[in-house]
Amino acid sequence: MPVMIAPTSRHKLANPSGEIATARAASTCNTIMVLSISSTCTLEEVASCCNAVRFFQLCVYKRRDITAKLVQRAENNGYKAIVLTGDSPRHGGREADIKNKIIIPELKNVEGLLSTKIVADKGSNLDALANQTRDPSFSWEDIGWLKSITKLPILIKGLLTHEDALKALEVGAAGIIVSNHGGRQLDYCPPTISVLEEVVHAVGGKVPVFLDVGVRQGTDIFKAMALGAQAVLVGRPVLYGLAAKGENGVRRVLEMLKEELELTMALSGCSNVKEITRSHVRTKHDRQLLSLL
Ligand SMILES: Cc1cc2nc3c(=O)[nH]c(=O)nc-3n(C[C@H](O)[C@H](O)[C@H](O)COP(=O)(O)O)c2cc1C
Ligand SMILES: CCCCCCC(=O)C(=O)O
Repeated sequence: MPVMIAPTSRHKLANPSGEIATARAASTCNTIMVLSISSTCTLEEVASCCNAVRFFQLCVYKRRDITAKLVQRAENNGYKAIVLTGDSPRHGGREADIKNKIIIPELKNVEGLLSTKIVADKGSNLDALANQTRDPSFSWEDIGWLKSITKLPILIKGLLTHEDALKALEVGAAGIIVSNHGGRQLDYCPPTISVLEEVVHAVGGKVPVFLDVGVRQGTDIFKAMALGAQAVLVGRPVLYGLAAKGENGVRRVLEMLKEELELTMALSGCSNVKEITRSHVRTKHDRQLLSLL
């Protein structure tokens, strides 16, 4: 259940001397909820109690009819985009899940559609369920099928290279989410911030690029924006807020991120998110180039 934080450019945050002006944290960013297909409340329940802009995250099941039904339900319930997860043709090798005997959560969206009662002979039960239900053959060409069953824009989540970014453009993705799934799928994937710019350059402004994973402070949002992201997604911090203090904890996490972004902007001389530029950050690559001068 990531939350997407999309800084707006409508509000002046700091005067030219860097002093924080009157803008409130809440007005700095638009917050969008991305609901997982594996959520423990149905997408209808979430729609009925959440009037924020909502996107629906999709993994494609072997049962395409069930996948199509879920997409239809998302569309009927006011979800504004499909976030297609592209990095999970199989479930990652999660040894801790085996050791801790992870319990399969109640997957409310597929209740009555897919059986989730699985006992694995090896690996975790969650591994077995994911691998039995998901379609590992789903590929670029199949995005045409997805487009044929929905009018919603399709964002592709889980890309890390310029080659895949170009492919995503070719198949008509409406946006790209640079993500390594929080490091949960494959060890040694690069940190997303380190490949963001490669993707941004490949996309060349044709569709928005978003950064997922590792956003923990407002400075992380600022860095992502300086490197060309239009918004960031936040996963675990929201869950930590929820675990610590319920709904208020989630609210507080989001407020903190917004406040920290505003402060970073003010201290970097940016009175508006449009003023966050590439020159506000220096990467390892920049340093190498500078050392040649
Ligand atoms: C408990 C948990 C469940 C997740 N479930 C999904 C999921 O169902 N679909 C998906 O695409 N990503 C899922 N993710 C990955 C997140 O969407 C996201 O990519 C990642 O958590 C972002 O990194 P962060 O937690 O560092 O912000 C999950 C992550 C966590 C921690
Ligand atoms: C069959 C349910 C699988 C849920 C997997 C959720 C996920 O993507 C994760 O990273 O965990």
